[in-house]
Amino acid sequence: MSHALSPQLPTTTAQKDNDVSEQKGIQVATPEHTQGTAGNGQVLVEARGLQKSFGIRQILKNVDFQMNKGDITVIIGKSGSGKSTLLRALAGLTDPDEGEILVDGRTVFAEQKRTKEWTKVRSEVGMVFQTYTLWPHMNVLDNLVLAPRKVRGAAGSESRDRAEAALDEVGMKHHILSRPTQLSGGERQRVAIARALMMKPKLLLCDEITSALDPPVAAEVLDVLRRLKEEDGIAVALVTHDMAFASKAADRVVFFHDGEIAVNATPEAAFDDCDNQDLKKFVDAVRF
Ligand SMILES: Nc1ncnc2c1ncn2[C@@H]1O[C@H](COP(=O)(O)OP(=O)(O)OP(=O)(O)O)[C@@H](O)[C@H]1O
Repeated sequence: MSHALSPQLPTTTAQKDNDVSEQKGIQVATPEHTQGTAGNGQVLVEARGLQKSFGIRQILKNVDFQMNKGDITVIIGKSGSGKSTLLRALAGLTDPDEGEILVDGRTVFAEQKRTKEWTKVRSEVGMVFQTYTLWPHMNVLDNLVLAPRKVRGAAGSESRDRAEAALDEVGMKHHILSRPTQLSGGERQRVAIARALMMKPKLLLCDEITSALDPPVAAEVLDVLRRLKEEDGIAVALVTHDMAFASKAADRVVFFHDGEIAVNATPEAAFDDCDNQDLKKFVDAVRF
């Protein structure tokens, strides 16, 4: 898939942006576009009216977000715009101040707290970070089985079988006894993805996981994510600053601007055919 990444479109008002976007099939994120759709077999994650402040700074102002089952949703936006904060809220690592989060139609956050449903759903949500967060003194197998055995009390043989299966999914089974220090960046990232697969997630949240990788290695990681989506139906939310990677990876592109989601569209609509002036300026600024 290739996109021009250089839309040359005239300035329009915000209202006109919305009208034209709707004609072009671009979903501008408004409550009307996000409500009442969870649980219909399509939407996996739905967030409504998320707000989050750190001190006096409001980072998430009124975020309405949704992503579909089996989609790779790429989240873009200026540095500091709140992309990671959104992922962390979805992963249960940060609690919003206001708003609701639903996963697979189940309310996991509401009225300023995690619900009972979250305890059932949390294992379906995996997160992978740019820095891999693997223990350097442990081999790959021990890194993978650590949480299932120590935190969840999984049996040794069961967690080893699961680790082998997860490593197989990312093409890293032959490195099961290697230490992270013996692996390349791309291999470490694949191990980090395998670790997230240990709990058989439906949703994988990936925060700048290819930022430290060169384009061919980033492409290998993307192949892994595509396979997971196609073979296992896993939905992936991917934060990245790399627009070329974003346009290759995305089924949907979500653009964060000023604490809100300004655009939620197909990559074609977002990159080649979008009238949203903030997105256009952002893409032009990061294009090289
Ligand atoms: N735990 C925290 N305490 C205080 N401020 C925080 C905390 N987490 C995030 N922030 C601030 O919130 C803002 C948004 O951070 P966030 O990491 O979500 O942005 P981002 O869009 O992912 O940025 P980048 O692309 O640079 O990673 C930043 O200014 C950051 O310093």
